[in-house]
Amino acid sequence: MGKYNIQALHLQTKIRGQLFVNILVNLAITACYIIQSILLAWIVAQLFIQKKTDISIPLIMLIAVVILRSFFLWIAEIASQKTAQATKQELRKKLLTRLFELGPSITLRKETGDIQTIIINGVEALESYYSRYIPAIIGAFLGSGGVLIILVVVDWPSAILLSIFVIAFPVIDRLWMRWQMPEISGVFAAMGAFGNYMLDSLQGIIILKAFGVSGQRRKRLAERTENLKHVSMETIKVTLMRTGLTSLITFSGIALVIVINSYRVTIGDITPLALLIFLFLAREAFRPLDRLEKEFSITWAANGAIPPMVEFLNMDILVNNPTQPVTLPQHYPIEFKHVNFTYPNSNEPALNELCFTIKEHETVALVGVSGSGKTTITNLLQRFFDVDNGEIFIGDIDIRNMLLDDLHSLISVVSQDIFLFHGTIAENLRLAKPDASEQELHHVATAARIDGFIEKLPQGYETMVGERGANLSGGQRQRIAIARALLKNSPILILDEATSNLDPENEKAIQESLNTLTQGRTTLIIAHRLSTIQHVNQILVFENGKLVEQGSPSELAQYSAIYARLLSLESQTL
Ligand SMILES: Nc1ncnc2c1ncn2[C@@H]1O[C@H](COP(=O)(O)OP(=O)(O)OP(=O)(O)O)[C@@H](O)[C@H]1O
Repeated sequence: MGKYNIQALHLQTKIRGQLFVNILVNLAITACYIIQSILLAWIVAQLFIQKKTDISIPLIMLIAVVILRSFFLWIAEIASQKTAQATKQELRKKLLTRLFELGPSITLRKETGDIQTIIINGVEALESYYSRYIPAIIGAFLGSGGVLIILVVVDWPSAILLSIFVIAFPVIDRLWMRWQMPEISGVFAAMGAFGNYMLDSLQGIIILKAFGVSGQRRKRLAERTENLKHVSMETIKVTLMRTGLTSLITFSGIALVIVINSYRVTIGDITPLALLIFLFLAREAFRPLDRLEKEFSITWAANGAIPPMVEFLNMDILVNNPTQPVTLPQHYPIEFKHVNFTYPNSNEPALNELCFTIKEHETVALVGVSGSGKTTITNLLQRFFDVDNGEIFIGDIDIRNMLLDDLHSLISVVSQDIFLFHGTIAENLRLAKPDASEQELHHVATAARIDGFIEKLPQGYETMVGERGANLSGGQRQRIAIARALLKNSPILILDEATSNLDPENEKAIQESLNTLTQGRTTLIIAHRLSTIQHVNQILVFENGKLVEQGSPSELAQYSAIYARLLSLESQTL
């Protein structure tokens, strides 16, 4: 597995117990097969060689072993499930902990699809690796080895002959697979390419339809399907040939040993019982290898999953909790002092020597053309990234000296792209305050002018909002987000104003609810329309990451040429 070994995941110690039981049960099953074969040989010898008709004892033993084997098979299934669960749980815990440590900046460093693949497909691949492949490989060593040892005791020359074939089985299998590997690994690449394109098309279906390019997209999807079909067929071909090859080794080995031993019985070199034991037991030497061969494909998926997973777990955390956190301030003015910042994946500074102060309870609008740095200011205030130089204060405390959870408890965000989770309206509201009573929910929903709408829904607050809030309008989603922010009741508020024009009724309701929300809070509004921010205390105008103008709306309207240009740009686009 090259640079990224599976050991790097440090999973073994956590699931050792489950794995041990799993391997033990698998060995018990192999032992049952061995005993069963010896008993069969004994019964046949009694009946046909010693001409005895009373075979009740070995027969009862045989039935008991068969029942025991079924029991172990059932236990093995449970043990395998438990190992799978333990692996899944441990890995998900590791990955999700890391995901939250890495914070929102992770989406800038890795594509969402890649993160999803690591967390879902990667975990599944490793789950099978531990629950099926590891027991199979250990079972192959101990099971096949055990059978050969028993056969050595019965007749060592034939046991050695058979072991040549037993060893040849995995060796030839691996050589064949190594030779054919490029073909096989193509399936995963093709599957990934198809899956990602499909997901992308599904998410962008409205845009595709609107631009009339869904036909083009369908054509490309068909090409990817064709490629997937082609490499899948190649894989089936390779796999079938592989099974044929290993079966040839198995049956050649067994046939050779039986033919030679039959001859040796006729010349009195070995007993007929020994021949019978070989007849029934030789097959058992290959059974654990058959299982290993079937499970081998698991290693392809695991090989593919491990490097990105280890890389993800080893990614640097850009923003850390302070070693000596301070208690939170009592007042919440905000100050940016000589802040410089460039995004990790960019060479152009997003903010340049930025200095400004927002008084407690003041509402300040950040304005400027697209790309001027407004969102970056709010990203830095929430410490999604740390400043390159300079300081950001809330009250008299540098935000780097606050625990991240504490800092986030101070800030509510109502963004234009509102994310509602798949769940009920009540669940979405309670994200802000998990123990909020129903009365509190009604209270904030009323203040956000959304209570009437929720009450009219078939299940009221228990109505599902659909994936990402799909069955609500933009305005309704925004008012739910405002209610959520009211419930959080934090002293600082970031409002990312909706860019699109809402209908007058929604616009009025939202404006009223926003007025309620901003009262008594230090508020930053990322303003996209100057017409909606005429009531704010201060407007900060940005250009290329620099603060270029600052003042009340009336001051700026009187003196600022830049503000006047923005106003005229807006009136042209209206
Ligand atoms: N994730 C990112 N990686 C690299 N550069 C970025 C990233 N996000 C923003 N930038 C750059 O930082 C600068 C400021 O962007 P920012 O998003 O803060 O502007 P904005 O004023 O909020 O724009 P808009 O009004 O379009 O949202 C821009 O030059 C932008 O290209």
